[in-house]
Amino acid sequence: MKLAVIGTGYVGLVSGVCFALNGNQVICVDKDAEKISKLNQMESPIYEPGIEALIEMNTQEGRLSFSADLRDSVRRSDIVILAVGTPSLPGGEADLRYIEGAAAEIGQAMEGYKIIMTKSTVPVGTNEKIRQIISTHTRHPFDVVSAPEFLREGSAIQDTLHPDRIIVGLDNPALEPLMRELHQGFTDNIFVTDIRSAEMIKYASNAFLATKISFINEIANICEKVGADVTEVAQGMGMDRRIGSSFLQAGIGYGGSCFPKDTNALIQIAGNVDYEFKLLESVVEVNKGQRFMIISKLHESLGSLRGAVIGVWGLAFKPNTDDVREAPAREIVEALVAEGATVKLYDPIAADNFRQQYDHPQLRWCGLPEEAAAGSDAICLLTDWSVFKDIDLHGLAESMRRQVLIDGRNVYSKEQIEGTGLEYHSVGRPQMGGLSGYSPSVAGAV
Ligand SMILES: NC(=O)C1=CN([C@@H]2O[C@H](COP(=O)(O)OP(=O)(O)OC[C@H]3O[C@@H](n4cnc5c(N)ncnc54)[C@H](O)[C@@H]3O)[C@@H](O)[C@H]2O)C=CC1
Ligand SMILES: O=C(O)[C@H]1O[C@H](OP(=O)(O)OP(=O)(O)OC[C@H]2O[C@@H](n3ccc(=O)[nH]c3=O)[C@H](O)[C@@H]2O)[C@H](O)[C@@H](O)[C@@H]1O
Repeated sequence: MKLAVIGTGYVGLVSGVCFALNGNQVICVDKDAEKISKLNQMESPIYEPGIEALIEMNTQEGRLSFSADLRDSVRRSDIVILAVGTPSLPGGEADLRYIEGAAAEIGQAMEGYKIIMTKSTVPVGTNEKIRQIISTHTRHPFDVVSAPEFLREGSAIQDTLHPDRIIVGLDNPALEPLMRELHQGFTDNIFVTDIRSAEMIKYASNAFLATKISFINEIANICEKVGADVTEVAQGMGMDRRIGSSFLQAGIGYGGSCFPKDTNALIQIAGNVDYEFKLLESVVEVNKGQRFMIISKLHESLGSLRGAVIGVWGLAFKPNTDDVREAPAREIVEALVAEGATVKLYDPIAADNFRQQYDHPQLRWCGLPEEAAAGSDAICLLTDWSVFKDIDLHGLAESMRRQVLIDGRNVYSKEQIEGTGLEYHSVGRPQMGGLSGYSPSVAGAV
């Protein structure tokens, strides 16, 4: 099939590459000419493990090309996939300006029948709006399909090639065989539904995953006070198939370009129909507070942070990405600066992106994790990059001014900490090496 994918962010580029890999003829389109020029030189504008090799292979084999010309790309395609951004407006609602702009351009470009398939995350009713916009610009027939995307950054290719399910929302049943054929080879688990339900499935899924994270973070906070270990609790809970073991990793809370945006948008979607989504409001609230647990733990160990030197390991919102959008690290670093600390920062990939968004004379940029630790009063681990797991913690303690390690992602085991001389705080686990986070007086009162 001939496809034009509009937008070369994570979703557009990864799905374009994977559809090409599946034997389709794909043009990835972006209005950002710099991105297209990079792509034409086989350079990816996003950091995603494995993407550049696939771009090169598919391009060389003639199935994939890149263009800044939406009109021409639409005309040469049967299916047009919308994968443009839907960022948050200040009030939390989804900003649909890119969707609306692209829909108008598609309508103007059409010279015959097209299927318009929306992969962007859009509020319920948006595909109907897309239909209206396109029909004001063309008399040619077209169909609209909602096919929300569920990939995760960092494992986007695997997620696309082997998804748990594919959701297809349509109102023309005649399209079902074609949609099954298009996704053939990814999975047979294709759930066909109406367009509004498909749009809601995407928001409900992200909101549910965010709820699991805030839930386990609250359990972690209670575990600390009663002397339980949240990693054991999560493992035990996850053995129940009704609960499932994923998304129960306690830490400093969720970030990224999607969970914060989509939870806020769903609260707004509910609000627009006079429904207060109290549960999701709490999920967001818990998440906002969870990152500051790092600062509280620093105060417990060091007292005032004025004049302190704090090493920060990890700035990306999660490992294997250079994305710092809504990364919890941002507010943590800002709080450290506001309290008068000097902050030594290290991230294997995301430091440049972070620095472009936030820099300050109290920040020191480091090329190695050991450099960020040397002379520090404490290290705060904020992203669970695998490089941190293998660090020699014995050598590290010796290089520090005070030996405090705050592990915001529960990366280290008791065995790794024992004998290092580090005072180790993690999230929702009994403290190891140094003071105990478990207070018998509180436990006794339970
Ligand atoms: N980032 C992720 O991991 C996931 C994102 N999503 C959703 O997918 C959508 C896209 O997200 P990202 O890929 O992160 O987007 P992004 O914001 O990184 O990239 C969107 C691209 O679309 C281009 N664009 C905008 N209007 C255009 C137009 N009229 N013509 C041509 N190009 C145009 C922009 O220049 C930009 O390069 C959002 O709705 C997001 O919520 C869904 C699942 C995963
Ligand atoms: O709509 C989207 O854009 C995507 O949002 C998330 O994907 P992503 O944001 O790439 O990353 P996740 O792996 O879900 O992690 C999100 C955040 O939650 C945090 N997290 C995740 C899991 C966990 O157990 N605990 C936890 O704190 C991560 O550190 C990260 O900050 C969803 O997992 C995807 O299915 C969805 O397509």
